[in-house]
Amino acid sequence: MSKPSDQPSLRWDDHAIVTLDQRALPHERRLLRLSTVDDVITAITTLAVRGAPSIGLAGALGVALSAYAHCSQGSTQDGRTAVEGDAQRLAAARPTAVNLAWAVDRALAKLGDGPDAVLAEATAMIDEDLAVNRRMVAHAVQAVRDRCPQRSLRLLTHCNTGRLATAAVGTALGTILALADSGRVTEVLVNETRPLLQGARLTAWELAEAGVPHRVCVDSAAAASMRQGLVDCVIVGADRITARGDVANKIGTYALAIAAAHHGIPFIVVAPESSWDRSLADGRDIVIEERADDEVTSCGGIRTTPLGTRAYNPAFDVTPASLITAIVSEHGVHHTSEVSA
Ligand SMILES: CSC[C@@H](O)[C@@H](O)C(=O)COP(=O)(O)O
Repeated sequence: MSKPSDQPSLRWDDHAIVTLDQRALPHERRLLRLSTVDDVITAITTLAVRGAPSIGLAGALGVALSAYAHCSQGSTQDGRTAVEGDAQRLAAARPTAVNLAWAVDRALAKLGDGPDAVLAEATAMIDEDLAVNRRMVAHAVQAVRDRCPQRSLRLLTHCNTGRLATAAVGTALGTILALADSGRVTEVLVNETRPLLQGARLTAWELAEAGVPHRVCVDSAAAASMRQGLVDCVIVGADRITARGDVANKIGTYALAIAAAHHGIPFIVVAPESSWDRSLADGRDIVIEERADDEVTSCGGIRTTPLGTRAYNPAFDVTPASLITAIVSEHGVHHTSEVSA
């Protein structure tokens, strides 16, 4: 049966970052070698590397690449300024997931001790993410069991929150795989996650690899699936969580939470402490990334709309704390009523 994978999804190899190109999945298992800061920024903006924890780790390793490029002969003011500029560009590659700026800042803070120290911090963060995910998944499995005591669960998830989106194991999908491993999952409905199909391409790939029964669900059929009694619990990840527990996550998450609340279905968010941004209270203050029109107006390189049609293409939305049953991190379960301001 399934077992959350402990193989790191990205690693440092001789002055380069090596990772799977998530744009090529599920058709091709293509390895990417990122050896400059620009390579890392392109990989993050094109979603070759994606998922809040993964882009943070790539960003931190990107600071190490910059430190070796500009400070390997000793640290000059010009060298430090260049690395700081690269760190700023890395942190700005995608604005919504707080993990990116958090991880880049953490790596940059080691610059005074030289490039090796920056790299050591970035690689330590990969090991930490793995350990954090294991602890978080244990808490999240318990949170689901507490709310869904039946032996056999039908789960619904959105986007991809597995080992591809983290160092390893995953958050929401790690939880689903752990529940499946204990024989408790009858079926996972995987929202296809338009427009870039992270659910259909990546989550279905991870579930198939683990041998967990699943069907891809048309995004707009999720509410109907709940009404038909096909869903016992919704489990998703997060890109940024405010002090009062409002959650930014992949576009479509808010609609799922509304539908789950309407049908009395538990809605559980699984995300590490590094996804919390306690400087914000109201989720409406989270910057939401807007992506290119052509992600919506064409499919597989073929235009699906009349020439010149514009698109509304926010990559994320915000679910208010009041719609969330529980938020789970490596520290345990936060009931949204407990974290509300
Ligand atoms: C553990 S990943 C959590 C989130 O980052 C995930 O749910 C998500 O929304 C990813 O969006 P993406 O645009 O694919 O990077």
